[in-house]
Amino acid sequence: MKGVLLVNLGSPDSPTAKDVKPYLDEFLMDERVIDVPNWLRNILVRGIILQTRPKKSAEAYAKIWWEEGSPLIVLSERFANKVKEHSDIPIALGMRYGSMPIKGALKELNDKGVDEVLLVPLYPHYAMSSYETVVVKVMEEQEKLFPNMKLTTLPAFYKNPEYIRVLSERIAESLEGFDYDHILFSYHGIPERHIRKSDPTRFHCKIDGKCCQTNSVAHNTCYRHQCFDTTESVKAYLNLPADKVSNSFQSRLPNDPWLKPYTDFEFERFPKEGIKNLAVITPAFVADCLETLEEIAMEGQHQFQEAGGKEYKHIPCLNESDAWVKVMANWIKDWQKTGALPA
Ligand SMILES: C=CC1=C(C)c2cc3[nH]c(cc4nc(cc5[nH]c(cc1n2)c(C)c5CCC(=O)O)C(CCC(=O)O)=C4C)c(C)c3C=C
Ligand SMILES: [Fe+2]
Ligand SMILES: [Fe+2]
Repeated sequence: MKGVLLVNLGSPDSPTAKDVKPYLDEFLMDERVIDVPNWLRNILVRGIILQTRPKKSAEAYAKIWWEEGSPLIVLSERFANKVKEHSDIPIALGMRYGSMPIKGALKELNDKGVDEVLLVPLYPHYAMSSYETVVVKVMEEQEKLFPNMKLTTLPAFYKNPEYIRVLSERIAESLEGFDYDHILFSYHGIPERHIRKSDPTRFHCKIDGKCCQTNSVAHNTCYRHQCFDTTESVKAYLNLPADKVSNSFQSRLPNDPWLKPYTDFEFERFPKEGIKNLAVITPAFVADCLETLEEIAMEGQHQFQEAGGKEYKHIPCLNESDAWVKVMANWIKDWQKTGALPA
């Protein structure tokens, strides 16, 4: 029987340093997230980052935490439940890190008689620290626990026409009545090194003005290209003026060069360039989370207005919206009936 495994990133159990610490430990000790030799990762993560970050992160989580729990988890569960209502095959939800592990979700499917799984990493774009680590972890667990299960993975859907349609309509509906000067597409950042590491040609991705706009097989795994492509597709769908749209990258860790421009620097710059009314969309995330609700909706507004900006609007992620649920349910139905995956 066929079944579906939805996987998102995961959250700590509570917004306390005690619970944030083991979550960050699992997350940052992932070799696809902090991609340095094991001994160095140990020093960086356990010796340095985990000494101070859990307390700071817990304070940020506390600002956005809901009564039902972490917004990322709650929104992912609501999404999964709604997708289930539109499907007649088993659907399970797991998280890459934290206490809703992938092995539990695989077991749930196996117990229902599923032996053919469609894995859906809940990320529109390919990055080794998001999409790839989910695929590798699911493959490891499946081979170990259920070696006879067949696994198929949904490709990154950053330019899928149905995804672009619902994302664009979400933006259009949120912008109704908002007299914006500019729309910022803020994507989660990654270290520049990760772009080069994920380039199968080893020479295409130079992170310059042109590589991401020049056709290449490297784009199948180039996060930067895929982010830019999503923006261009939305721009075309909504016929947005080119000079009123730009990209940026948020949520970096210190020391390494990460993809630029940095979102927080843009918040400081925009008012000086005459941009007073700003809308921000965060398409790297399908569900609102710490990085959208705290960093963008709260801190971002504060930074922009401190720098002289006036009106500020954070556009919510697709979350459990009916339109997005229907798109996912249709992808699942197509795979269930014909084995076809969305283009
Ligand atoms: C959208 C995909 C994501 C990519 C790519 C990604 C890369 C990446 N992230 C970190 C470090 C942190 N990210 C944190 C939170 C976080 N990251 C994503 C998604 C991607 N990360 C989400 C959805 C969330 C929110 C989780 C939630 O519970 O709401 C955090 C934790 C919070 C904090 O302390 O800031 C860290 C740390 C790195 C290093 C990285 C690429 C190398
Ligand atoms: Fe992250
Ligand atoms: Fe590129």
